[in-house]
Amino acid sequence: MTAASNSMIAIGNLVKKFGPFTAVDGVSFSVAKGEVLGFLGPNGAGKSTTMKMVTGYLAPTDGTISVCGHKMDEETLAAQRLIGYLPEGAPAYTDMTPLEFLRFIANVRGLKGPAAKAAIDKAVARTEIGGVLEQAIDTLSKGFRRRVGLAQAILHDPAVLIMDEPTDGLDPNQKYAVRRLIAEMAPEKAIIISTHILEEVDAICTRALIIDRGQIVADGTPAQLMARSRYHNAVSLIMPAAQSGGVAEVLGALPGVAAVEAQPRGEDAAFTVFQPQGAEGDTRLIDEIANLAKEKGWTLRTLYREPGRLDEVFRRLTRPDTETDASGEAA
Ligand SMILES: Nc1ncnc2c1ncn2[C@@H]1O[C@H](COP(=O)(O)OP(=O)(O)OP(=O)(O)O)[C@@H](O)[C@H]1O
Repeated sequence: MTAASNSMIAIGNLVKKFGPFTAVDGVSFSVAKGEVLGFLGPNGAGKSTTMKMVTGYLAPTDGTISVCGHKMDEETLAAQRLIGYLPEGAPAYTDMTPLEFLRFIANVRGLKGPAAKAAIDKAVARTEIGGVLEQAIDTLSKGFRRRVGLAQAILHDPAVLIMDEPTDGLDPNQKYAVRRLIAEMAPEKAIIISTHILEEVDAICTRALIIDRGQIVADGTPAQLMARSRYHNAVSLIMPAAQSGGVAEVLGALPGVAAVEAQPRGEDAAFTVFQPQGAEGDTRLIDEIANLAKEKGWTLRTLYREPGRLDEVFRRLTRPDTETDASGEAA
């Protein structure tokens, strides 16, 4: 592992076994201040188990966890004090109101009097739950329950924030608000989130790990991961289907074109033009296609160079969890 010198979270060769089953299998990474690390992976890949170990809620079978220099196994409380954790699902204590719950958490976190009130006010404002403070948590909508959990996680303004699917169950407006909140907090913190939403990686993560069956199969910035896609630097165009006869052949005959894929799209036809593997990402191909379209009189609805498709990289590097269950047998 090459831990950055300013890393706030340093994880070395983490392993978790449940009986004979290895859920996390030698995971190493570090997170520096200002980084938002996204954990991606299919269901059952080991994301939640890793997060629970990093927060000190689950003891690893092997490996090291250090938070701002505090070793989790030796200085558990000092490490945990620096962490805010949003677990999967809804907060416990659902018969409490959000205000009672946040007062309880403030107390657990050692915040008293005006300091507790100021921390609660700030977390309530940031998560926009002011309108439901007096209503029992179990009567709240899923989105509000998730935001109460988030308020709990950020209450003590922790240096490290670990959130398991923070936007799960939120509507698009709430998702946007939570992503904005994470981006606002990011410069001062080290943040880990897990997500199934691939667009979230591009929207808020500075780096992403793809985890499959307990192992890291990719680690990079969103742009680096997208550059591993076979669509990276391909040129896509959409035109009326009525004009599209013979177009695939004409595109395929252009110099430096490795392949052309065509997909019908209702009244339109979409083409993706691939360059050979390792071709330089310059603008030559897209310029040539634009000129060709002019020459042939094609009506182009869109013409763009593909940055790469994260969903395709994800599918190529991971296997569906239906292939095996926790016993390792085919499902
Ligand atoms: N307490 C446990 N006992 C036995 N097996 C467990 C336990 N907790 C998790 N597992 C298994 O470990 C594997 C990893 O689970 P984990 O919850 O970490 O996956 P995940 O990547 O978070 O999945 P999801 O995206 O569905 O939340 C799964 O096969 C799960 O069944």
